[in-house]
Amino acid sequence: MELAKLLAMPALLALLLLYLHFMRRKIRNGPPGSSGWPIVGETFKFISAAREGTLVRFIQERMERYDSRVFKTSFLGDPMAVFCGTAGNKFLFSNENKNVQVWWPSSIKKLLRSSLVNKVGDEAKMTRRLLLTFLNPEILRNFVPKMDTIAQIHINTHWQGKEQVVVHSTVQKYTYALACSLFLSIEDPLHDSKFSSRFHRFLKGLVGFTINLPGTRFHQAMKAANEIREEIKKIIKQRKVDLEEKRASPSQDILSHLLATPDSNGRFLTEIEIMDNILLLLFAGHDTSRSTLSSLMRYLAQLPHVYNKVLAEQVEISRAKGEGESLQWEDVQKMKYSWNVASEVLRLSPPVTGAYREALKDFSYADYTIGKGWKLHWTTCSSHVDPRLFTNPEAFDASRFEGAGPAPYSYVPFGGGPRMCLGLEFARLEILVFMHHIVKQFKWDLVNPNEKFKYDPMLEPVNGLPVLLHPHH
Ligand code: HEM
Repeated sequence: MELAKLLAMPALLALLLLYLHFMRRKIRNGPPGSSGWPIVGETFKFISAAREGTLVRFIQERMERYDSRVFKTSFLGDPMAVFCGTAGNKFLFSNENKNVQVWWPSSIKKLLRSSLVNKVGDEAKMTRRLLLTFLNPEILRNFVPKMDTIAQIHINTHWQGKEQVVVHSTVQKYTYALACSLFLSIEDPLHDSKFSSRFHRFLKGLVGFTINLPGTRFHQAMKAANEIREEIKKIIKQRKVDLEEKRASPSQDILSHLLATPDSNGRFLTEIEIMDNILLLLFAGHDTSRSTLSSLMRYLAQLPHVYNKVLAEQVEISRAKGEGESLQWEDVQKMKYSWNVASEVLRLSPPVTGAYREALKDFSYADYTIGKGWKLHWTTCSSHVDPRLFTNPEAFDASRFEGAGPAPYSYVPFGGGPRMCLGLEFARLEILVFMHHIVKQFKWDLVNPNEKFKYDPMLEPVNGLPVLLHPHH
């Protein structure tokens, strides 16, 4: 009897899910597309396209087959409209809190709990303002000398004297050390080796089904998130004492800032909110730039004329400085060509495939009706490789960013509108400071010149991108 019940349960569950799938409110005149299989929709096709490095094709095929402005799919159990091109980006970025609001798949919701990404409306505005009082250029400019020191220590420790380096795992040590230092004042190099495996497990379970059973990616990620939060909790406890006893300053890092500053309503974030936001910042603040630096190292190895121009710019900046003098914000402002190169890397190899919104009501878009509750997706690739927006889009051409730069809403590696990435300035500074030191000390060759990159869920080289180093003499 017990066995019969056990066998019947999955079948009943499947029937219930099928029923729910077909009873979903049908929208007349919705965008064309395919909902794929019941329940799972096109999730597996989407995830495997991302992991095989064919996501651009997945999106472009559907834009051609259905409609290049918007098409329907179904992802992680929800009907979803994918908004394409500049018009799609503009619509989603400028309709926050009107027709749409930010939304993330439930794996992200569960892992990042009460952090900013799961807040909407006024609560989100207040949390963003609070974080931006630390992450804005006026404050971050003071941290450039610190970033400079961290970059030099990193290169001396992990690159100097080596013939070969695996870029993706090595640059993580830099981006993570920087995030730990600026967000938590942790300077201990032993700390990051303990944390990197936890962040790896966390990242791998971030986008996918939320089946919390031992062995699943999501289960591993939940465990890792809890372990990281426990560590952050200990740091918060100690910091409270240090602030009380004036051993720590309220502006020394983002943790002190969050503990000491109320939002515009006079409310302080709770300890749980601080833990969740620090987890978000540590993850968003180091894995994205790590991906960018890995792609950058690949392009600089493949394109010697670009490498030479970056090197010339960086040497010129060094020449104007005294021996051993740290980089300052003003120096970073002079790295115009290097930033155009990094921007072109972010166009061709954006670390993030896009982000999500949810329809707050029924509305019309491009002659179709989008139903309330539908999930909406914008993607970096639908505009970044459009030949009408970027001539010869496959070619690496940093000059696209000279003058007025790309057309509005066509270049979106950081998203746009009121939910645009909060870390753009942080990322710009850390990428440029790293570029300054790495090109000045080395040239390098790719061990596997044809190594592929895949999204899992962020863009990464499939074999970690080993390079052969040639130090300048
Ligand atoms: C190259 C590096 C980076 C890229 C490409 C990137 C990209 C993105 C994208 C695409 C979004 C979603 C925007 C949207 O929903 O429209 C986002 C959100 C976010 N990013 Fe970044 N990011 C980068 C670096 C950083 C850094 C360094 C930090 C922290 C210091 C950071 C913190 C955040 C936060 C907190 C959000 C959520 C904003 C919100 O929900 O309102 N990011 N980022």
